[in-house]
Amino acid sequence: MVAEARGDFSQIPILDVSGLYTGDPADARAVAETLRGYLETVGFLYVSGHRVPRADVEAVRSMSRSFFALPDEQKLQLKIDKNFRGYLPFNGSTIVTSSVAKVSKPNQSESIFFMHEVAADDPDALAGKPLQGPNQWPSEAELPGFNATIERYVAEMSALARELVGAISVSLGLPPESMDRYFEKPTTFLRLLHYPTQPEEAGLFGSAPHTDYGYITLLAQDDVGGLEVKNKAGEWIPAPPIPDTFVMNVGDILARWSNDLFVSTPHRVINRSGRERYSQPFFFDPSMDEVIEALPPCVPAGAEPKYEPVLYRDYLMERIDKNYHYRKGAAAAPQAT
Ligand SMILES: O=C(O)CCC(=O)C(=O)O
Ligand SMILES: [Fe+2]
Repeated sequence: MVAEARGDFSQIPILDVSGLYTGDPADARAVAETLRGYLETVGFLYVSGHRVPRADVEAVRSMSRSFFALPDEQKLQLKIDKNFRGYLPFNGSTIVTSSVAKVSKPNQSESIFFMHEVAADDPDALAGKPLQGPNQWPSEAELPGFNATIERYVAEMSALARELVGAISVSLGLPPESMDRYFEKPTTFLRLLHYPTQPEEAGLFGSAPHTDYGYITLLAQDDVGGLEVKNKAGEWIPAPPIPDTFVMNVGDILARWSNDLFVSTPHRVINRSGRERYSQPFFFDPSMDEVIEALPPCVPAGAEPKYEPVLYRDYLMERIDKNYHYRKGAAAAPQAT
């Protein structure tokens, strides 16, 4: 793939990943090769042929609808905490680190974050390490089955993400397990999002133009649409829902890790459909304790890597602290937004 091809796309490609599951390395290599082209040129693709049951994707969407339909006071009992787990009300985030637009108005969404589970008595939690603590769950009485539905989905999405980590390694000419150690204790976020329909207003977005922070994102969306991806010409290309697929995209740490071989492409959400929109991105990122430095196959012979090595924890905390109102000022204490 030639460098000039970066960002040169007018639609989001679809990749059937069933070849990762046949047990034949030749099939996996074929998937990996096509994947590499998409990650270099578009940074976005639809993943079809995966093993996550449709019923489990829909069960999460249904729980999400039920959660957001709860009265505010109930949702606010789970208000996002210092560990970045819980409910982010409307007007809770403005993407100030966005490199793609001057963003001044808060996103027109409410959301709830579930991260990898860390028990309150886990050594990392006891040591006060950032983002290491338990999730905040609605009670069984409020939403029966919620916790189990989310946990099943996170397990299935993590399994898919691990297959894709292997495919990315193979795509770079590395053995399939070469990146596995970075994901032994992955940093994961399942974000359930609710976008009301929004008025036509300059600079107002469901999700303002941004790139994702992490490694890869795997998004399930309902049938409303509204996600758009920016190409090299500055056009916003729609990424409409396609049944039984996930929208996969490259995050900033994967772009950095690949020495900018892969592209972390700006995207945004505008919901002017007249309907409520629900989506559920799953972010699969390295362990907090891992140092990320350029993958050797991505650095041309004789050249220096473009970026310094960085501890994933430091990188992530800087991004999160800049973007979320509730973390402003006090490094860790939640505040009213
Ligand atoms: O809701 C969507 O379609 C996209 C959400 C998104 O880009 C994000 O949460 O990073
Ligand atoms: Fe995003």
